[in-house]
Amino acid sequence: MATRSRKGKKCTVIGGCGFLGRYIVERLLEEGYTVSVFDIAKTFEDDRVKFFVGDLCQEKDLAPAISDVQTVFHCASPPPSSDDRDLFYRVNFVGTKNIISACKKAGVQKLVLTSSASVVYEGTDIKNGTEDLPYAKKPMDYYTETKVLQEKEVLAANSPEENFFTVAIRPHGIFGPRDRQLVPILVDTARAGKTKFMIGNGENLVDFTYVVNVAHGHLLAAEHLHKDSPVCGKAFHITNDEPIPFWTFMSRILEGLNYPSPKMGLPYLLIYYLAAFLQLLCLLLKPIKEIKPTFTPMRVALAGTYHYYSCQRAKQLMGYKPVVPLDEGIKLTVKGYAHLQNNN
Ligand SMILES: NC(=O)c1ccc[n+]([C@@H]2O[C@H](COP(=O)([O-])OP(=O)(O)OC[C@H]3O[C@@H](n4cnc5c(N)ncnc54)[C@H](O)[C@@H]3O)[C@@H](O)[C@H]2O)c1
Ligand SMILES: CC(C)=CCC[C@@H](C)[C@H]1CC[C@H]2C3=C(CC[C@]12C)[C@@]1(C)CC[C@H](O)[C@@](C)(C(=O)O)[C@@H]1CC3
Repeated sequence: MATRSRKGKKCTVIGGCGFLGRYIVERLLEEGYTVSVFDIAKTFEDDRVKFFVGDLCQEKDLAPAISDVQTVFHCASPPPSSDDRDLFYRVNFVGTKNIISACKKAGVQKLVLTSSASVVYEGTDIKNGTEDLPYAKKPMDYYTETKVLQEKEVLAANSPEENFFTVAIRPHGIFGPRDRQLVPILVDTARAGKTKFMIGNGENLVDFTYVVNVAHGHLLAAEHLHKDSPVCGKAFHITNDEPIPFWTFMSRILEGLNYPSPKMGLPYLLIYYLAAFLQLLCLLLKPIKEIKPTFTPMRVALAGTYHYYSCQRAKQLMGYKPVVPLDEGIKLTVKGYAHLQNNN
């Protein structure tokens, strides 16, 4: 018992210097955990945190960072905007297998994976989708393909007989101050004059999840992960439980930062097939010139289809409910990006 209680509040956040990872670290510290961070890049200082800089693709790098801890949170990933297929495979699939192996060798009891709701998304409408939906047979991009592989690996590794319990958290559309993917890219798109039109009719409801709610969901999962718990070996959607039209959300952020928001809609399928053609063209031109299109088929699909998910399972089995309402999250986010305000 002494060993378990000593290890009980000790944890490591792999990817803890990232956008979501740092919020998980901050939440763990608030809850009195002893926190280590393992990341390939150290991006902040905190005397309360023990930092380990390394590459999760190297199992030997991991060992010191997870020795003598009870819980590991794995929220590392290459940025979804990367087009490096090999990197996605190495980090998200092979790297995750390294983490599982290293955790078992170190006697770690709990592994909480940050997966993604996109593991069931194939570019067509999903309305209040549950975790029982099948994995995407044709994921929209390679990032998502490796997130499917990763989640399957982690959930299959759940092994009560080895006292090793795993769970996958599937957030969707995480946003908040310090985000690196959503607001910065949206602002760049607006500054390039590419937000004059919306894609589709603007009615498609989607989930955007304020980052503190996602961190909260991760800690709840860890606290409910133990022998005979119904949480073990399962995936859980964690959202704000307030689906909103995609372009209403985008307009709230744009107008909050003093950028014009789109008023007119362009036909979704026209833009989707144009984006698919452009992606093919960029692939053909890659040996000559690297071009990264703003409107990839994945982004166009996300902008023009319904994709929101039920978090009923998290409510029932973990007592989850969002701690920050969507409207408040949007206001906090706009405030956190004052430096990207349009001053023209
Ligand atoms: N941002 C979203 O909207 C969103 C939505 C659903 C799921 N997710 C998932 O949440 C997790 C965190 O996403 P984020 O938005 O915070 O990303 P992020 O890029 O801000 O953070 C990822 C972190 O992983 C680290 N990392 C990458 N490769 C590594 C390696 N080889 N070794 C060690 N560390 C490495 C990075 O340095 C970074 O600190 C990811 O698994 C992502 O797939 C994100
Ligand atoms: C149409 C344009 C250009 C809008 C600008 C805002 C753009 C950048 C922005 C709008 C929607 C948003 C988005 C992601 C990246 C940024 C992007 C695309 C990703 C893909 C990150 C990875 C997560 O795993 C995943 C899949 C999830 O949460 O399931 C999300 C889904 C929602």
